[in-house]
Amino acid sequence: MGMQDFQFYDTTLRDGTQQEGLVLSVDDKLAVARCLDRLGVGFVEGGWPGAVPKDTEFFRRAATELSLANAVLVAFGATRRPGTSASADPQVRALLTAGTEVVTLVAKSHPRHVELALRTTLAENLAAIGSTVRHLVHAGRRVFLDAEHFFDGHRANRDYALEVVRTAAEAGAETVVLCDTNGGSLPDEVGEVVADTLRSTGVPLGIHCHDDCGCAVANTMAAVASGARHVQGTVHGYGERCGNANLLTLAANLILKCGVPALPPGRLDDLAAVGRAVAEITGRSPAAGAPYVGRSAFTHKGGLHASALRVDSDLYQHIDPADVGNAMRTLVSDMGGRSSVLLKARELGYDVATAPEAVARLATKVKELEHRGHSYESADTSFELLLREELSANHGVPSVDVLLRRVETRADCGSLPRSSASVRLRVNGVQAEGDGSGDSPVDALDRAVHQALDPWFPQLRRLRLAEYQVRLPAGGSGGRATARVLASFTDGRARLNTVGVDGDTDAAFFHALLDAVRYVLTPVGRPGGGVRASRQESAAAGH
Ligand SMILES: CC(=O)SCCNC(=O)CCNC(=O)[C@H](O)C(C)(C)COP(=O)(O)OP(=O)(O)OC[C@H]1O[C@@H](n2cnc3c(N)ncnc32)[C@H](O)[C@@H]1OP(=O)(O)O
Ligand SMILES: CC(=O)C(=O)O
Repeated sequence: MGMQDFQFYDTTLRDGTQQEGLVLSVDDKLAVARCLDRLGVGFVEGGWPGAVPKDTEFFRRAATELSLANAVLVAFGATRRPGTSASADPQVRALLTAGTEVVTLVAKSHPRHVELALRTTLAENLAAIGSTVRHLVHAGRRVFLDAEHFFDGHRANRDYALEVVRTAAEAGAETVVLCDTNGGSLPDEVGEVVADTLRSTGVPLGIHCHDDCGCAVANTMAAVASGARHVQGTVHGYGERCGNANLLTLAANLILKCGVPALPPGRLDDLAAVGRAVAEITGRSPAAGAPYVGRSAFTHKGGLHASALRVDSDLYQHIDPADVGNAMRTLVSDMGGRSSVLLKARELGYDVATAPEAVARLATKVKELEHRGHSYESADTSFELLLREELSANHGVPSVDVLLRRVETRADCGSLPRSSASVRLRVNGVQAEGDGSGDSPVDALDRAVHQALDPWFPQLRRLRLAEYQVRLPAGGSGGRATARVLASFTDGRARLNTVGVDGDTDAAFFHALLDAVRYVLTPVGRPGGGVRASRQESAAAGH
């Protein structure tokens, strides 16, 4: 099958924005359209001009501001209202004013919907479909017809559903897109209905699925297997209710698993980056476990997985992550063993092949610490300190003795609480004291540590707390109450992710902070144990 035989169609800017909480400005929509074009998507549905003022403006601005190399812009709208003519219907006129090469019309294909929602007769619905399509084609537009509720309609009244498809095609619609509007169908049924419709009408068919049964992608794949040659979806599966078929998943499935040219050659390795770019614009991150593009899509935690991956990455991965612009990661945790430690060390830039005893000791130590409430899978920096300590007695990680840590929070009547902290620390033989105050104990401790240490260790001035999370695991070994703080710092070049565990949040944060301090003070380029040359480069790659 060639590119010309297949239509890959995005409706993020229309159906995607029907998702609860997803609101895009016109500038956002223009930016998403550019991302989709960069990926090589064939058709980009921009919205419903004439119904949504923002979409009317989108098409007006797109005409001068959007220069698309691959994608054809599509305006979406409904068939003319019953009892009018297409030329007199203001919304149909707005579709022409949008000035796009392609128009997609939504039309009812289920008798119950025609009668109850459209409040007209079955014959008038067919007449509206025929006359609206003809009007647009006569005006020089390519027309796709979205047959709403098609699968439910086919079940309720097959003859009528098929008549809708024939009417649209006879009027000049290029493709009729069968919609599982309520998302209630399953793959077997979708496959059968698409095959039946194709056999009975001979009309080029498309597919548009919603995810209410969690089957939108599977239903779309079933439709393609039955002969659909036009596929609609949205980035990250954004869309009404439970969302639409995920366009990114579909692109990878179609190209890598079915040999269907959904995108031009060489574009698929931009998939993850485009997914991230669109998520930046929408402000809605995909799930970590999103297929192909999620942060965890090629991330391995189980020790036995890591052990096999050391031999051959195919053993626990269905594709090479690079094919979709993603990367393999390993997590260290109490569910890992020596292989997890070894792979993570390699990921951080350390060659530990010659230190099997250190690797084994560290695997055991991680299990023990995690049993006491630590968690290293999101704390690479703390893990790296453990690794360096195990690799060599002369590891260069500075010792930090805490001689005093005091925090107080006061909430005077009518004013916001203020915290103050005092610390006394001995770092590599230097004893230093500092005080700090802030909106929270964490803020106050952070300031106190900087006041104490920055004059002695100027490199610490770059260290900034970016964010932190508090977890209260059920209790460490011995049933003692435990707080775990995962903290993320920046040293101006890379993220430093650390973990601290103690009986209360302030103390746990303090440990996480001191790990970041020790890391920054650790000299780069350690001799012995195969320690890497550039700590910063490797930390940057890991985040
Ligand atoms: C399956 C889908 O996702 S289709 C796309 C859904 N997206 C949207 O609805 C977003 C844009 N929608 C809108 O801005 C508005 O709903 C409008 C402008 C389309 C209509 O607004 P209003 O005229 O105020 O009416 P309302 O929103 O209550 O919708 C009811 C009207 O739409 C008509 N209607 C419902 N479905 C359709 C359809 N598929 N084709 C044409 N008209 C339809 C109803 O018959 C009713 O018309 P009537 O008032 O003349 O009887
Ligand atoms: C057209 C459309 O969005 C649907 O039927 O779901």
